[in-house]
Amino acid sequence: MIGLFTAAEIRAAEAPLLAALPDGALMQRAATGLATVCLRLLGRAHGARATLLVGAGGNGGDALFAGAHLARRGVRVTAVLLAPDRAHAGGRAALVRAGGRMVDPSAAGAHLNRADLVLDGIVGIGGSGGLRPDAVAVVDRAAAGPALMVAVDVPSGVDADTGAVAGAAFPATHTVTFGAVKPGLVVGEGRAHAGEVHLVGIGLEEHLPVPGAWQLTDADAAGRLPLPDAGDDKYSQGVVGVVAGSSTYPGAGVLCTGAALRTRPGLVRYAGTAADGVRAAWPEAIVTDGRPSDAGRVQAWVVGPGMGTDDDARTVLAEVLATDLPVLADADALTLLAREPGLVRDRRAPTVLTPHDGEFARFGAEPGPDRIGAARRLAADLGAVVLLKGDATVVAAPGGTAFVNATGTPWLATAGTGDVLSGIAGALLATGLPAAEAAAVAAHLHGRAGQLAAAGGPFVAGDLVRHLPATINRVRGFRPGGLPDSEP
Ligand SMILES: NC(=O)C1=CN([C@@H]2O[C@H](COP(=O)(O)OP(=O)(O)OC[C@H]3O[C@@H](n4cnc5c(N)ncnc54)[C@H](O)[C@@H]3O)[C@@H](O)[C@H]2O)[C@@H](O)CC1
Ligand SMILES: [K+]
Repeated sequence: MIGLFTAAEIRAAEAPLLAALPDGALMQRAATGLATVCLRLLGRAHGARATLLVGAGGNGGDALFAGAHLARRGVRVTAVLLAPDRAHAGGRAALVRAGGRMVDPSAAGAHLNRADLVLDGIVGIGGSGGLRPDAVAVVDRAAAGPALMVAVDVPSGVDADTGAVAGAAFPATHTVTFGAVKPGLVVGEGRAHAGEVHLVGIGLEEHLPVPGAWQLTDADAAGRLPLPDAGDDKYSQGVVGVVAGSSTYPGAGVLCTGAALRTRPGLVRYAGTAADGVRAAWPEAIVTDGRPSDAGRVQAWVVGPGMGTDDDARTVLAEVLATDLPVLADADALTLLAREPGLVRDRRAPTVLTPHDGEFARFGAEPGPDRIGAARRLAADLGAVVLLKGDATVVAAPGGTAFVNATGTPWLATAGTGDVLSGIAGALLATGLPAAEAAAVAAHLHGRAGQLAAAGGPFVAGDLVRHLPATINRVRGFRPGGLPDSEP
């Protein structure tokens, strides 16, 4: 798992190193790593041009020392000093010694027009608020040019802890970040501003605390998807109950049941008025048009997608929530729960809620720019895991642990994909995974399935279901074709 660390946690981890190491040593580590990534991105040194945007603090220092490295390798480096009196003195001297130049913001235009790479050293983890007007003008000019846009540590104007952008921020194609990944690079508006994130180690690892937020890798997801073994039968793999869809709109029931079957094809039981549609689409499922209690024993429930919000739906929801089983509530169930949150608060078994922004707001407040914070607050309030859907989906547990999803594609913004996510998560809940992990792994698989499906062009939610087995194999690193070496 990749830990996500706040600016305060980074500063606390840096403190013992700053005390123990010679002056400036930590910044040299950062600047050397930064220059190495820049050279790799440029693909050449001689003849290339780099323009540094330099602010008043340590972030500008990093840019200046990295610029000196680049200049020594033959790159033509110009630094634009946004706060000339306060720009890092040692960094300025190093750049001049290496043959770099320094100019005022008023003279930046010509350099930015010709630059192959622009380095944003305006502010890092010491920044607050969006870019100041003088910086906005220079950044807009840089963005209009042909250069690679590389942010130092954090794109200036992005809140490192939350990803919030108040006003304008540097639109990076790449961010070279030091010591640890910050939440603001992978969530909210910050995610789009950060581009591709490169982590440069500066020796902080042993000083960092246990993080409050994580990103899963494929290996992390694979580790939570146990293969069936010889002792398994259809019951032991986890039995999922699905209450979704209606006689008028059977689609949600079909998609949700299909996604659960394709994620963990032990046994899926369906109960609801879309029974005919589900039976026709998935003969493998055990289907009743009765109530959840008529469906037979399950280990987890998915309830809500397309089931309506009338009195019958409310009764069915209350019946599912009254069980002592893990429950995933989505869509119409969320609308009902926003009216009656006590139905969740009173539960002792795990509950996972999967709102998009509109559904989230029905519980009392818009998510706002701090999406991890918002998900944590609602999770703590309801005593439930909250999966807040978005460009980077956030999962928060009532105790505060959070996951930010790293997979996905904008093509996932199409009807029915939420029903698929619910089915995947329900199947994982039924295997006994802790609820927050089940939700986080589901988001990971859902995003990967979207990426796989999008490789063939636009897709619909049913294509996602079809891609799930191949997605799971990919995530596991499974290579089809040929027998393992140990086979006779
Ligand atoms: N402390 C160290 O030795 C190290 C620092 N590092 C670098 O230093 C950075 C932190 O340095 P600092 O603590 O000096 O802070 P920053 O360089 O992030 O910025 C602080 C300065 O920017 C001003 N400022 C705040 N918000 C602004 C905004 N929106 N627009 C314009 N100016 C703004 C502040 O008044 C302050 O003068 C890290 O992000 C990293 O890049 C790394 O080199 C690792 C080692
Ligand atoms: K920066």
